[in-house]
Amino acid sequence: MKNKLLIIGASGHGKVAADIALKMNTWKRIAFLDDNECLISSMGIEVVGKSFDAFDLIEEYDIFVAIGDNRTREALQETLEIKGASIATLIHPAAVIGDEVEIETGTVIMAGAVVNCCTKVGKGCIINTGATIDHDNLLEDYVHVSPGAHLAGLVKVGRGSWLGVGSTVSNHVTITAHCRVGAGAVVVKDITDPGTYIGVPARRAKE
Ligand SMILES: CC(=O)SCCNC(=O)CCNC(=O)[C@H](O)C(C)(C)COP(=O)(O)OP(=O)(O)OC[C@H]1O[C@@H](n2cnc3c(N)ncnc32)[C@H](O)[C@@H]1OP(=O)(O)O
Repeated sequence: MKNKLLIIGASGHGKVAADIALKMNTWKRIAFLDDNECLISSMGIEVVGKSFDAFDLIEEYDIFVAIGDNRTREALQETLEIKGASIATLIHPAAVIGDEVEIETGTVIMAGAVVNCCTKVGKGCIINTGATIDHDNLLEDYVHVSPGAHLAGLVKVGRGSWLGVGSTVSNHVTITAHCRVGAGAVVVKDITDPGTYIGVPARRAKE
């Protein structure tokens, strides 16, 4: 762990990540990288370069990839890991984390989120504002649980899947990798094929 933090992505998601990092009071300096050349600072935090400059700053900074798109975040975090980067994990002080919860590197747990006991959250996940993940869940790497989504007990979510704002997943349900669950959808049965699922109960959307 280093005493400086580099956040890749200075837009909405990056700003929330920075806000959490500031509240954690762990790093002496926080800086952003962003590919928008016009951006020189965000939330009073300096943008010191573009995302690929991260590879030159690996020795100096812990790094957090604040990119909302699951595949893009995965590609960048995986490459940074191969190059030996120290990847930060961000947990808001007002998140509630149960006993025997495992949270892997590069994940952010936002304000008001609850991760209940015996749940495992993989690498590079986003547990967004006010989401709840109940007991004995398994979230594979690079999952995004959007604001106000609720996962009951014993839910499994496969790599890179995205659960939309306010969606709900019933207990004991498994959602396979690379799915999109729409805003407000209610998933009551296993989803075994990658794709987009919407509605109550959730059904595969026409593509
Ligand atoms: C802090 C943050 O902001 S985190 C980000 C949080 N954001 C979210 O959670 C957004 C979740 N995204 C959604 O729900 C999206 O609508 C998706 C992923 C389900 C689908 O997106 P797209 O593929 O772009 O679909 P598109 O918007 O073209 O809609 C296709 C059809 O599905 C319908 N539809 C889209 N989303 C939903 C939904 N959540 N529930 C019901 N119907 C929906 C549309 O009305 C449209 O119907 P129509 O063809 O009869 O007009």
